[in-house]
Amino acid sequence: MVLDLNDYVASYDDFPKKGVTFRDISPLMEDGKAYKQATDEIVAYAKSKDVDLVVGPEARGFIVGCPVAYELGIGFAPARKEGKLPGETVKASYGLEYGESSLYLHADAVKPGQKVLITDDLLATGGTIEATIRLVEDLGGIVVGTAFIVELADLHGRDKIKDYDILSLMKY
Ligand SMILES: O=P(O)(O)OC[C@H]1O[C@H](OP(=O)(O)OP(=O)(O)O)[C@H](O)[C@@H]1O
Ligand SMILES: Nc1ncnc2[nH]cnc12
Repeated sequence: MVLDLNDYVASYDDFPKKGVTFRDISPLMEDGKAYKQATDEIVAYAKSKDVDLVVGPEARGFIVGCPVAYELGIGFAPARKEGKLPGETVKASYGLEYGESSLYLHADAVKPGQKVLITDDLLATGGTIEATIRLVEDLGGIVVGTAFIVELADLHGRDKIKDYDILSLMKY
């Protein structure tokens, strides 16, 4: 049976500090069938792009990307926030719907010429994905696709990455 994944996305109008309608995929992750269905769709997309490596931004990009990498038998490189990665890093700063942040990749995480899929739970303004793309490209990787569970279409994040292929499983 194919599930309607929209039933597994929660929405909060009063989430502290953020000041936005906050969409959360916790119900999807907490349901094995929904999590598998979403993961399988992204795995099929990754296979069509002949991906060598998955990269996901902290924190929810890990939840989406790790099972995809595991299923494909390829690596996953975490793009982490300030002060988390112990080795030599490259850095990219960006703006969010609710503030500013920076992401880092280990300098040897992506090999030149590797075909990379970037995963995240949600595309909003596109700041996070655009910064992650910059990190991968700084290291010589080729971003062959980007995959999200949810896209907030009104925030036009896809306009920031219009040169890249995008899979989003649900749009709001
Ligand atoms: O398209 P954007 O406007 O950049 O927003 C999308 C990003 O915002 C959220 O992460 P957040 O930075 O809140 O971090 P978290 O996953 O650690 O909660 C979400 O998980 C995406 O990564
Ligand atoms: N509205 C939103 N809901 C969940 N995560 C987000 N990241 C940026 N904007 C968001």
